[in-house]
Amino acid sequence: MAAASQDAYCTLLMSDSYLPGAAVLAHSLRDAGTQKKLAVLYTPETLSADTVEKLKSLYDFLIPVEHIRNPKPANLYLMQRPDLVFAFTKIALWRQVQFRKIVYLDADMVALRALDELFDIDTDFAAAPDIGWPDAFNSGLMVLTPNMGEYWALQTMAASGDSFDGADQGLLNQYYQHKNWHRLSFTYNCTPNAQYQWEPAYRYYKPNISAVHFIGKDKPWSSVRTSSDAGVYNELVARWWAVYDKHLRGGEQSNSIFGTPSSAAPSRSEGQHMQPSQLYTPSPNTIKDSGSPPATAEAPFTEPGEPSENIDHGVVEPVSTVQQRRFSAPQMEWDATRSAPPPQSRPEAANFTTQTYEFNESRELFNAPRSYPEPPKDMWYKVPETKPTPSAMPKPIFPWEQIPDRPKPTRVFAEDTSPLPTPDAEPQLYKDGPLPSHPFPTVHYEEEKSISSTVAQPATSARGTSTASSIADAFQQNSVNAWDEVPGIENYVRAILGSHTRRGKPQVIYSNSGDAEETLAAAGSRSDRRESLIITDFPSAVERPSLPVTPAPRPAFLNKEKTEAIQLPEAEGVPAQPFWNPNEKLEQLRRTSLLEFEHLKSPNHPVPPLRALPQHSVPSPKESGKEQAPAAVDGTSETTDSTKTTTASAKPVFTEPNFDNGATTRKTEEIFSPTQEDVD
Ligand SMILES: O=c1ccn([C@@H]2O[C@H](COP(=O)(O)OP(=O)(O)O[C@H]3O[C@H](CO)[C@@H](O)[C@H](O)[C@H]3O)[C@@H](O)[C@H]2O)c(=O)[nH]1
Ligand SMILES: [Mn+2]
Repeated sequence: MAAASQDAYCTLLMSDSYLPGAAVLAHSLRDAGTQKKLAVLYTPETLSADTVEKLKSLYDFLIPVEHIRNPKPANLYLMQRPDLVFAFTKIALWRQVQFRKIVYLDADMVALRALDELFDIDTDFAAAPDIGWPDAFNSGLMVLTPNMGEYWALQTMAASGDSFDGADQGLLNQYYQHKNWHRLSFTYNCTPNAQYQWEPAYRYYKPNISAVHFIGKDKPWSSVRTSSDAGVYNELVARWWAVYDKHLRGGEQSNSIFGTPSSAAPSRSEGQHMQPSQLYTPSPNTIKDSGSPPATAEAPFTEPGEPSENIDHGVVEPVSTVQQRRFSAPQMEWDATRSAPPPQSRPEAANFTTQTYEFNESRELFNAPRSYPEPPKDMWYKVPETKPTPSAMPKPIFPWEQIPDRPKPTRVFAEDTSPLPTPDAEPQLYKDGPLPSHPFPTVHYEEEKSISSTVAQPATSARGTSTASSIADAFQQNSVNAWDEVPGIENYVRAILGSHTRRGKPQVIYSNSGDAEETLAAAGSRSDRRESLIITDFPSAVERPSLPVTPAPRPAFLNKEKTEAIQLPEAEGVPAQPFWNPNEKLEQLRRTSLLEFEHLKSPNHPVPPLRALPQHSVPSPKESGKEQAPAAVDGTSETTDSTKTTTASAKPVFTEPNFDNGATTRKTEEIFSPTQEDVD
């Protein structure tokens, strides 16, 4: 037995058919002058006694191992290698703890020089990239440190058939994927391919090649030997045959093992455990059409009594309680998102494991195992020692996150804000300040493109210190809601508010004649406004002077560039909207007799006593269209004159709602000062 500190090259032999390969490998290593021992793992159940005898002459250590069958062989069909159903056996390498380090080589490899320096690599696992998928390693050459903990982890994966290719290479790559395996140069495991080779690279790196690996179904000894050594593949195959020719062709040994040198398949010899024809890989067509698992239809091995993998020298070792197995999704044989399953495909459940447990009927006493597997060493989370760099921060989502020196985001509360109101702070303003004095939401006329005047109240707020105009400015910029002009929302609000919320005609008590022009202009401009349904709009001083409300700032009409306010001209011949009530207008006209106008013409004339009002017929509201001039009534010449006077002046009349005749007359006197021309 090897000493615990010993190193060894190892290979694996599970069938007689690979014996030529194992023999050439051993000879090539010795020819290269290696100082290391040679070991072979072999499966006694599947090898002939003859083969085992030959191995003894080739290797320093013969290590019998149980073969491990993949319980889910379906993925092997993805690479058309059902013959590799026992490839998991290779993981037995990790339990060879009698060795310090192992450099494993497949039996289909040939060494062109000794690889002894690989034993000095300071890592637990190293391998070279696979030519088919260079991110993965090829498991034909591996440098490993045997370790029982790792073995049990791998064994757990093997027992569940967890391998993307159904064989050891898929399993091992899954296991080492996140463990940073040490990547060796391709020159340690150079895999020529008959179909494709990058010839210039081969020429360039050729002097560095340490070992050649004949992957795939066709091996040098199982293929027809060609006389040509032209091309990369043939050149390297010739290297294998050179070793074979040197040590194994002719003579007693070669005749007994491999047959005649001219044989295309040297392993076809008499007296072997199995017929060579059974050992050859079936053709892809045969595999496809067989429709049954390889182990039963095409298996290269006869099925022995499936001894338990846990039996090691008669002692049952417990399975590790911590399963290091990593999840990997089952491999699809076709893309279900693109096509229906192929007609010849096997049922999905072919991959399921079936396990039957039986009571142990053994009468022997429990024998404690000699040793327990080492606990796994990588089961903790390592807290990063350094803070994540900015590049590790989450990607920005919002545009402002990319502003270089943007202020740090904070939370803002209403109490902390400046007196300038913001739309968000609106509820807070109501809380702090006095509520509007009217009970219902107010609907009033607002300019077509106006900003919603949610600031009607802030000026009355206890904390309000800004001027009304600055508030207006602030809101002109901020308080437009995207939904303010959505017709559907307007209709909805209109429906739920109903007509009771609509304010009546604005009432204006007007006493200061100096402001008359201004007030009238403001009223006139309202004809261009549309109805606003914004319930936070409050009446202005002009509209509701009786309320203790500070006049709300009204954003003026803006010019096209929206840079400055403009005063819209009054519409010609159209009375301001508040005076569209023809009944009221007519009533007023009735009360203002022609005589009184005559009296007004002479300022010195004393106010005559009131006369009985003349009876005029008053048109019903239906008859008097909205567009119609309010005083368009037929009848006497007096009325006609007064109508003329009123319309010509184009100035609306303000009245108090409950007036008496005298008061109205005086009020009218102040407002109407018809010119001589008008009266004429
Ligand atoms: O009937 C067999 C089959 C395999 N082996 C041994 O198992 C190894 C792997 O089989 P091989 O035919 O060499 O596989 P490759 O064609 O090299 O296929 C690739 O895929 C295999 C399955 O993942 C890996 O084991 C190989 O390392 C990898 O190169 C062989 O070298 C032998 O050592 C036998 O002894 N008898
Ligand atoms: Mn191989």
